[in-house]
Amino acid sequence: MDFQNRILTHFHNSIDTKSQASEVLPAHIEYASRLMVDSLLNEGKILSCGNGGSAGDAQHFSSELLNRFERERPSLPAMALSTDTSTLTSIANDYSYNEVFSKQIRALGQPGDVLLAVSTSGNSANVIQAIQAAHERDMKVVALSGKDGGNMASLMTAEDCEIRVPSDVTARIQEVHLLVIHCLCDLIDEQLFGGM
Ligand SMILES: O=C(CO)[C@@H](O)[C@H](O)[C@H](O)[C@H](O)COP(=O)(O)O
Ligand SMILES: [Zn+2]
Repeated sequence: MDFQNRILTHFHNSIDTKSQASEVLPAHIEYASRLMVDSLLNEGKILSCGNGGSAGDAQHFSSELLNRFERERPSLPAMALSTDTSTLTSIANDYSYNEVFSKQIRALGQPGDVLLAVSTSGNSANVIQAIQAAHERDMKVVALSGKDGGNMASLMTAEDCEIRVPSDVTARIQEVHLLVIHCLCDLIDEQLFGGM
């Protein structure tokens, strides 16, 4: 296969995955946006976490809330837990990499806050522990996952929201996660600030 055919295959697979996701995810995305808006209207904030590309996604989301998405509006309270290298390295060094997010949530999470937990496999141990810590703090959880949902799926409560991309390929799942994040930003802005 020449390189351009290979590239075309990636594009077509990404388009197919997005098309399949569009059949099953909209109601879940709407519910997740309502959880987040409810939190923001009640003095809550949104914490986010993930590993690798999903750390980037967690940061992408928080920057769009803290700064802006597509319209002028006030800053919204959000924080990615994957950014502070002193905190991350000291927790990993002194305790365990599995606790890098949960320890931050135990310090920063307040009842009514929301955790955006991003994992394509649903099996990253530090994201699992983050969800457990969020529940201990009476926070709700929006999980972005894929594949079979992994161990994260069994941790979801009736009030949480699992957005599981119907794919087994990490890259394709991440591409849909970014689209979901932009949908969430748009729906949050629309519910809070209306009319665009
Ligand atoms: O971006 C990619 C692969 O596309 C990688 O950096 C990927 O995010 C890392 O391997 C993560 O550690 C995978 O974790 P997870 O999605 O299973 O929670
Ligand atoms: Zn990636």
